[in-house]
Amino acid sequence: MKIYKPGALKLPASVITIGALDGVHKGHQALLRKTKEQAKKLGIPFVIYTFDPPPKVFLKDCLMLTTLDEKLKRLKMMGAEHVIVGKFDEMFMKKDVFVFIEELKELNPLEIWEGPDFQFGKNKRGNIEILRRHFKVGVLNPLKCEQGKIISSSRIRNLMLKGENAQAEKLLGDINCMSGTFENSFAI
Ligand SMILES: Cc1cc2nc3c(=O)[nH]c(=O)nc-3n(C[C@H](O)[C@H](O)[C@H](O)COP(=O)(O)O)c2cc1C
Ligand SMILES: Nc1ncnc2c1ncn2[C@@H]1O[C@H](COP(=O)(O)OP(=O)(O)OP(=O)(O)O)[C@@H](O)[C@H]1O
Repeated sequence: MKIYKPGALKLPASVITIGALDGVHKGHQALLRKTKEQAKKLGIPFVIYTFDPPPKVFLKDCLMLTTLDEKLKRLKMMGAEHVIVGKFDEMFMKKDVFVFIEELKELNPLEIWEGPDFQFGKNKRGNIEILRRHFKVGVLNPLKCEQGKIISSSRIRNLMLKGENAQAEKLLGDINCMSGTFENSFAI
């Protein structure tokens, strides 16, 4: 797995997903599996664009579920090939939607996969509809838990804050058992 700063990776074709991915929970895992599957079908690289720290941790001081190191380990176990890590700070968050879209164009994504609520760019002005003006965007139905509630990093943070660690762990999921891509070492 290779790690890049924004702008450092240029590809003739790719399938990508973008997100904070804090925790790399079961919902994220479903999204990553779909993105990876599409990349494999097309025979082109699978790229993940993530942020560190997660925007909600930077902006709202939320509990961070996984450090960058832990997140990268989990992404590696999910079979990530190329991971772009954007340092999320005052400067990064002021990046306009269309500047970010131009940056994505350097990856020549044939497909981008996200959940329906994905937002990006300065003041969160970018969404799936805007992304679709430039790229083919696949939207995955959000994965729900057994009780029918959508799995999210926020929900897991709340469970942890309430001391409901077993349920939080359940929603985070054990990637080793689930992905079947545990053949490699943890080294990044
Ligand atoms: C270039 C860029 C600028 C962003 N600027 C803001 C911002 O001004 N305010 C904000 O709350 N989030 C901002 N974000 C974070 C997004 O709202 C969102 O958290 C991020 O794209 C990850 O998506 P996810 O939360 O669905 O994982 C920005 C994201 C990107 C890529
Ligand atoms: N349960 C889920 N099923 C499928 N995709 C998901 C799920 N949860 C998040 N995603 C998608 O993963 C990408 C990254 O989302 P993000 O990192 O914001 O996760 P989140 O769990 O919604 O976080 P938060 O609760 O902090 O907003 C987005 O495209 C989002 O729609």
